[in-house]
Amino acid sequence: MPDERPPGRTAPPGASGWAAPFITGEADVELTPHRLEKRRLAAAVRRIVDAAISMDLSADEVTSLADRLDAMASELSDRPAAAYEGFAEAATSPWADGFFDRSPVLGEANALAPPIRLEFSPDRIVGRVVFGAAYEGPPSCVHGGWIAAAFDEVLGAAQSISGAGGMTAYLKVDYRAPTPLHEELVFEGELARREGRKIFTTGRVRHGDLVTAEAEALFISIDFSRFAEMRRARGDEVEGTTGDA
Ligand SMILES: CCCCCCCCCC(=O)SCCNC(=O)CCNC(=O)[C@H](O)C(C)(C)COP(=O)(O)OP(=O)(O)OC[C@H]1O[C@@H](n2cnc3c(N)ncnc32)[C@H](O)[C@@H]1OP(=O)(O)O
Repeated sequence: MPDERPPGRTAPPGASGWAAPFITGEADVELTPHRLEKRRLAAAVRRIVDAAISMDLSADEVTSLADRLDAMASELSDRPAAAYEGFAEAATSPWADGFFDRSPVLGEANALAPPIRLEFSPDRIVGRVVFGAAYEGPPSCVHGGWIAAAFDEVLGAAQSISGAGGMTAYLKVDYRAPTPLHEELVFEGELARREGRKIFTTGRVRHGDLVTAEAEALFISIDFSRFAEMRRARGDEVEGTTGDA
């Protein structure tokens, strides 16, 4: 782990030292045509998932679509794995920004992700999202597990305001009211306090003026060399200042 902050990045109020990752935004990674096409591919898969569970399709149409998609899936699964690029979640970005395209929550290039779009500021993280039909729990409402996943990501980014990122130890969610599908939701996360390695965060999700769920999470700061080890074990070349693969 390099011990100097990359040039041009500044600490938020209260951050000290630089074993101390905090996240101020997405990395300034060039959106090459290849990366943009990966995002477009993921968007198309999202639409297929949505349509597959929510459209009125005849039995013949279902069979025809299943045949075509099954053939495509077989073709894809025969391909070798791509080099790993970026971070799967904000909490693990060891520098002030990251490239989160493959995150299951944020990832523009991950069809599983809704995706949530984060806005970073020195004292708060805001995440905006519209959950589609694939994320349904109660009728017309977002599945509670996805609400928890969203909080883990938003609070995972918020904990970095402490200047010492770590791993989720616990996440508690209070579901106050049903959270609707197909509507813009606004997640908010803040640092509550830091006690040594313990980083306490709080957050909520709003639909308009209504708070539909609140959350608290504890993160335990860790030596980021542990992440580097995990990434090496995954096959990444871990070097340079950003930690990006
Ligand atoms: C690129 C690589 C990406 C890899 C993935 C990174 C994911 C990062 C974001 C996430 O973590 S999301 C995944 C869900 N979380 C996990 O998988 C974490 C699994 N748990 C652990 O790895 C360890 O339990 C943990 C790092 C959280 C803590 O282990 P440590 O051995 O570093 O700390 P320790 O157990 O000594 O606890 C330190 C302090 O925190 C307290 N603590 C730990 N867990 C707690 C808990 N659950 N509730 C309350 N307090 C807790 C503990 O009591 C103690 O308090 P004191 O210092 O006062 O004695």
